[in-house]
Amino acid sequence: MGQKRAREPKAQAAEANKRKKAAKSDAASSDDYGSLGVDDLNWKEVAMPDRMDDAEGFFGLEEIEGVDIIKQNDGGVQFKAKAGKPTKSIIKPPSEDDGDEWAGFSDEDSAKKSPATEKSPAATEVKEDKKSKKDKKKEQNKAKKEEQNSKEQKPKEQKPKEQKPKEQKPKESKAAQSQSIKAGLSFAALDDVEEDDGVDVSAWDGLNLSPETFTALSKMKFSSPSAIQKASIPAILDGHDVVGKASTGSGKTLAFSIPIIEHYLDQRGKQEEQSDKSDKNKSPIALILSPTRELAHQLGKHIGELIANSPDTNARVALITGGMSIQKQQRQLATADIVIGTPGRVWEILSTGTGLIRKMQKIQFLVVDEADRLLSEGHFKEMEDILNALDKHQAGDIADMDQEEEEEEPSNRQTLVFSATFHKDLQQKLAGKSRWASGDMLDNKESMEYLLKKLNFREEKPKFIDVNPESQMAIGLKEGIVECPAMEKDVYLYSVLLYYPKHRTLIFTNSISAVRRITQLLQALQLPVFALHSNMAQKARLRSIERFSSPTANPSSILVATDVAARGLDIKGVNCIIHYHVPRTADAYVHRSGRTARAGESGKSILICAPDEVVGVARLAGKIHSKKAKKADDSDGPSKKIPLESLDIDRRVVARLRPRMSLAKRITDSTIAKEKVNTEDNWLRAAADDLGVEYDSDEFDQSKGRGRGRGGGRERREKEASELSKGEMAGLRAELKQLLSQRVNIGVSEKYLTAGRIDIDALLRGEGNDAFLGHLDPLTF
Ligand SMILES: Nc1ncnc2c1ncn2[C@@H]1O[C@H](COP(=O)(O)OP(=O)(O)OP(=O)(O)O)[C@@H](O)[C@H]1O
Repeated sequence: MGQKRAREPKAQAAEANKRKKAAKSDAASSDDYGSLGVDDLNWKEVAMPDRMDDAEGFFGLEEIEGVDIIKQNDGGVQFKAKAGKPTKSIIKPPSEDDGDEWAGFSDEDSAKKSPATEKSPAATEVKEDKKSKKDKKKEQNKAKKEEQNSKEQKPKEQKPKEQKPKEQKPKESKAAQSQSIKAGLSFAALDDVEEDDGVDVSAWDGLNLSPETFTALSKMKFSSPSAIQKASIPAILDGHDVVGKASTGSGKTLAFSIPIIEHYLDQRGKQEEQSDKSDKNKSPIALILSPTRELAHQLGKHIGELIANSPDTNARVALITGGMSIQKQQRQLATADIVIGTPGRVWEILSTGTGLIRKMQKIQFLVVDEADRLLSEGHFKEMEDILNALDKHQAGDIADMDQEEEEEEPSNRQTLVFSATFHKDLQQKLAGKSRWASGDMLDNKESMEYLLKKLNFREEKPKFIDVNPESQMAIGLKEGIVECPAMEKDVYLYSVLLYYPKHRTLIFTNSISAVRRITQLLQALQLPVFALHSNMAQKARLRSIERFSSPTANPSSILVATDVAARGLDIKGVNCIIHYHVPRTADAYVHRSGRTARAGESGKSILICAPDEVVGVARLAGKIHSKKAKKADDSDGPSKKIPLESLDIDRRVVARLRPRMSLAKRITDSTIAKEKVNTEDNWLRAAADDLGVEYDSDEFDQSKGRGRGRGGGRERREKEASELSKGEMAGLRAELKQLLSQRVNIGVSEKYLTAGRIDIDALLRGEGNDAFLGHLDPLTF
């Protein structure tokens, strides 16, 4: 028998949903009980004919088939699947969640969903009591927001070039508003303090934030805004384009994300209505571009946390980076509120011509994170394509794009450009202090200037906010330098690592091959080390970061990386950065070093420097510390000193570590050489097969040996290394293992030990630096 009922009015939908969710678990076992409640059933809306003169009373009718009614003793009714039909066929399915949202750094989907994902509809089966509190809070917040909204007008609706900034809110309305926020906060925060142990966030009061954001900040324990947040958030909320410069780790992500979420909350009613109708009609509010995949993932995680901690905020984040399934990302993008991605993949997806460009043209915010990098290297073509697509006149697909070189109109969106470093030229242009080059932009293609134009700010001059013009480096950062012979970098690196046990350390090199070699070398020395470079598969990259950064990871974990990890990565508890190779640019030094001493913490950055690198280091440090150096020069007379602290590694340590290092190097060189020979061999064999000739590796090696050019010595060494037998390798490993099983003795004789002049108990308790035996002065750094 088919059953019909009147559809719940919208106001009751939330309550009904709640009941449905609670009923879900019962429903799962309903085969045992045999009966279901009205809200457990999979009601279908009754379709109305297009032409029906008087449909009143019929709209909203719902029906279900395959159901029998069971009358209860109390007069109520229950429902049951008709005989022969599975109960499953009549139960309302769980809310839709395709599980596409980003699930954190983990490769496994199930256990470790990201906060953003946890907020997805299917995952919102929260406890009843929490939910009802949230409903109450939502109503309070909504009323508050409506009150606020009636007092202020967002500027984003109208924007001729000169106009811009949102009409300043009248003073008294701001005060009234802040009072109303506090009133809202007093309810919301009270609830959450009980549940979530939040912190006092009154220091954020002047920033015109919603009660939802206050709650999120409280839960995230961000008691006060950082300088860049304090300066940028009001400017962005007022509708300005913003160029923000602040040191590494100073909270730039939230400086642009909070206003985006505020905008989302403002628009929520509308968004929810849209998604009720169809996700197809939904367009994202923000596109955030990042130079690396890891940074994009991290941005997703950070924003996801903000969303997850913000009551009743279900903004969807789509992560669009290479190395992941393109189809999945396409689906995510279609329903996203916030899109975060790397330019290459974002363009790859937009250019599929499935109407996504049209959606992206409606974004309210374009964020260019690590802007100096995105605008000046590597990503040029994709950035150009994306920016062209965002502003092209007729909505259409890619085919229209070539005719798009006409004068562009100012965009409706806000453009937010952030970095810790802007080269002087870029900075001046962004700040509107230097003129754009005249002439046809087409002649000027391929230049950063061309891209800057393409950013198409809505304002003539974006607001340039530089919160630390004096120094680019984080306040808690100490910078040191270890000078050593060129051929001894490995042993000095190892020494520094042993000097700082229980330090989570990030080692930067300038090449992928160096990452591979150093990782293997440190592995051979039994250190907990992971690698990160751009030739690794995406999953392996994320796995390395996760293993290195996990709170449960070994506190002495080491990550060896190229500059792919230099920008933006926010890994808690990184204590030490080691530059194994001197960075190629001053900006790279700033960003690498910025992986430590973040969010007000302290940290160390140490350059390992060979004699022929000293000049380069001096130049680099001079650029970064020009103001500091100038001040010192003014007071102390001319100084050519590198403004980094020189660290003296005890020579005894280096001497005692050499035997270990030499064994580890032989093992590593041999492993790498064997891998190389195998790869070469396979390649040559395949090439010979293609040519239909016999391949004889010995003959080939002999012919190679005849050359006397440069690199012959290296080839010979590689060949020798690759020829170490399994037995020889095992012998080397055993010898190294034996050395590693002992502490490095830096001057304690047996006589000394037995004479009781050493605290054996303390040693056994593992106090002090347990890598060494004997007294070692710690590095005063
Ligand atoms: N107001 C705040 N109070 C305390 N911690 C904060 C605050 N805002 C952000 N943080 C934390 O500071 C850390 C650094 O933030 P974020 O990654 O945004 O820095 P950043 O300025 O973008 O750095 P980078 O230039 O290296 O990309 C993060 O762990 C973040 O959670």
